[in-house]
Amino acid sequence: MKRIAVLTSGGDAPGMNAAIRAVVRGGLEQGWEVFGVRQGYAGLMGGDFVSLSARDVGGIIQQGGTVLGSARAPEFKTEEGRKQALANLEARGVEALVVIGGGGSQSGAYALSRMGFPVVGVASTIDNDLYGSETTIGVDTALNIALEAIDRLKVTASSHHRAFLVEVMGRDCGYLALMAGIAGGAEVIVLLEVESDPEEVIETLKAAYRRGKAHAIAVVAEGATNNANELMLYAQENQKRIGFDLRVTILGHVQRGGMPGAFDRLLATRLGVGAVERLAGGEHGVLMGLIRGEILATPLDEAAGRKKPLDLGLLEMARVLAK
Ligand SMILES: Nc1ncnc2c1ncn2[C@@H]1O[C@H](COP(=O)(O)OP(=O)(O)O)[C@@H](O)[C@H]1O
Ligand SMILES: O=P(O)(O)OC[C@H]1O[C@](O)(COP(=O)(O)O)[C@@H](O)[C@@H]1O
Ligand SMILES: [Mg+2]
Repeated sequence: MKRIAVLTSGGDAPGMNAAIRAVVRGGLEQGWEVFGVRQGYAGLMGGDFVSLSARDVGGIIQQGGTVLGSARAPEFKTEEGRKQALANLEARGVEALVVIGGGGSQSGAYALSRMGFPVVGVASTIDNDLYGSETTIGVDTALNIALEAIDRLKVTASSHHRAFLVEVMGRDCGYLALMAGIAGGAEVIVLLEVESDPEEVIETLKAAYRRGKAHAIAVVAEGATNNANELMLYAQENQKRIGFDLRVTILGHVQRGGMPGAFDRLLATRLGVGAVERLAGGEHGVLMGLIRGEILATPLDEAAGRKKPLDLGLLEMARVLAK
């Protein structure tokens, strides 16, 4: 009987549990034994494995986070760390590994596969920065959480004639900020992919006040050169009068901790099953992702370390609509 292992790595993303469940039950269907590895690559190096049954992954499809735990494990970037991981896999007779995670995790998966171990990646990060999948597990849920926050902020902003600088997660990718800004009807969107001028941000908010708006929202990507706190500081230090009173809200990890919505549960389930199918067909060294509605595999040597570009045409569209 073949043995495989599955782990979740990097920042947790809503839907990871649905992917774990799909890998476990899909693997059992093949007649394999499936191990879960706790705390990502840290558990892989530390030998923290647990055999999973169909019942063990019952009742988790609707849960946010990851029941296996996740970690950032810098030692896995070293050859010694990965050799330790390989030794642990071999000691348990594990023949293949499924890595559910984002860009860094898939670089780790690629590094392991180059050492000769069969690995299949599953695209999972709220940041949506991963090449090889048009969207990744967790993005839709995180985006909806950001939107709910923006909608609520608009209510209180309108009551007080305030402008809000809302900082949205995404590390060095502005995808969530861009989409939250468009769907939330923001007056300003500040990304890291486009150089921003604090003066211009303030002027745009001021212009919204002059047009008679009851509130204004600037959605700011966490990785932007001028993040929300810096923009606030600029406005205060330069004694900028916007008309609106200015406030800052940083959404942070709140965005990551939601219950996965239907889209993420379905995507994660399809990607997890897809990973098992590829392994069953003898394929590995690939990343499972969503491409034009289909679950497809991209070689890890193409996907790992490569950032997906942002459609900046959408930023111009948002600017035109912010009247
Ligand atoms: N170049 C790399 N080589 C090997 N392992 C890596 C590499 N980059 C990242 N990793 C591993 O993947 C983990 C998760 O990466 P990180 O970038 O933090 O999150 P994500 O996978 O969600 O983007 C890291 O803590 C490390 O263990
Ligand atoms: O949870 P941490 O370690 O504070 O890291 C925060 C980072 O994790 C994320 O939430 C998710 O990033 P990854 O998917 O790359 O792990 C980023 O948006 C954010 O910059
Ligand atoms: Mg990442």
